[in-house]
Amino acid sequence: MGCSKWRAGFNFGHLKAQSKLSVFLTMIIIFTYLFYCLSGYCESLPRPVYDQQTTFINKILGLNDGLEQQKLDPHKNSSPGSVVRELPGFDSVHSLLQGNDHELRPDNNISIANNFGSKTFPQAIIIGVKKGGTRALLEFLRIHPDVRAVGTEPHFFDRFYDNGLEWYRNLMPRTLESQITMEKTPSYFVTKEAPRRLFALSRHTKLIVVVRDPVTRAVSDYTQTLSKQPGLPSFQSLTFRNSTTGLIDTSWSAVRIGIYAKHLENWLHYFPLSKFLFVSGERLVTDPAGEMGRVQDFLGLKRVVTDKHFYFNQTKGFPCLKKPEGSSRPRCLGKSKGRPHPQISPEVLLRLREFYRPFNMKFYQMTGHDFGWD
Ligand SMILES: Nc1ncnc2c1ncn2[C@@H]1O[C@H](COP(=O)(O)OS(=O)(=O)O)[C@@H](OP(=O)(O)O)[C@H]1O
Repeated sequence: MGCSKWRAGFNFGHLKAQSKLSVFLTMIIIFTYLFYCLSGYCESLPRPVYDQQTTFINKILGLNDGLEQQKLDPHKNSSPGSVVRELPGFDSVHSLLQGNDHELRPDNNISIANNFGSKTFPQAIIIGVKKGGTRALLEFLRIHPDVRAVGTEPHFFDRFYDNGLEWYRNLMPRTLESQITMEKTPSYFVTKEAPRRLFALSRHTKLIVVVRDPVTRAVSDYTQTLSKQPGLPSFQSLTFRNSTTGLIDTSWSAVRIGIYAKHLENWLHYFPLSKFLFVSGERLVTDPAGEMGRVQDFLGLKRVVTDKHFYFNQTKGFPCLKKPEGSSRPRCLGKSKGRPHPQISPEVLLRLREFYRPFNMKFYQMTGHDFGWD
């Protein structure tokens, strides 16, 4: 009897310990779940792979702005860059740091803390032109607290249209009501289907075109291709269809892109001129604050980005961003922006200038703005 009493007491104690343990374990599970939710892992919408990847890398490195700084100036090899090298997915992050921004890559504009707001289609897009200064404009705009932009070129309205609208929207950073979403893909301006496709999505999108003297633009375009294909034929041989007659080869994209009037005509079938802002690529270099003032007005933003933000970097030969608060270094664009051009014979440049003149005049007339290229 005494023995069974003792056994019952023992079983009861055992049961009590078991239930305490299970309460304890349940609490651990609940706290872990809550912790993960608060860290943003419980979002119902799956985030794009590059977003998760960047978040992961940034979390490990404790980076956010640091990565941005490196992307803007890949010459500066600070130590976090060498840590990135050892992480999975380094290749894609590294190519972003090289300043070559033509493909879809991780977007370092997406803050790790930003689980607020929602992903919306862009209200404004920098649609062109290639080598016009589109990266500089986007990076300058990204300083504005009311602008959030995809750092990479989504190429939705030209290459990836079949991926569907949800794919496109998911690439966007989250924005609050007061903020605008932006992206830049310079090839949209010369893509025949782009205006029709964008119009089908929204006729209210504001369109920014950074234009640059088409002759310098063509040389800049050629320089970029040459940097990837060192065996490329000379600029001169690609420019002329027939060198004796001096007939220009308009099928060469470096030449064709500069016929701005023709591309604009295509866009004007869908969007009125009031939806466009034409930014001078030249003035973006000589007077970035002035050009940024026009852009901010056009976007309905407070003029936050001013001359206080810029300084002229003598070594680079271009304006750079002054160091942001809390950061140790000023920011210049990467080495693929503002690189030296090869010497081209003055006769070839003159012939090209003559070729573009009537198209430029037409473009000035259409936009009501003389860009002074002639
Ligand atoms: N602040 C600043 N820093 C560096 N570079 C600047 C800047 N502002 C404008 N630019 C000019 O931008 C040219 C590259 O244009 P994009 O960014 O539109 O090129 S791309 O189409 O995205 O490849 C690039 O062309 P290149 O000089 O031929 O390299 C620059 O002239």
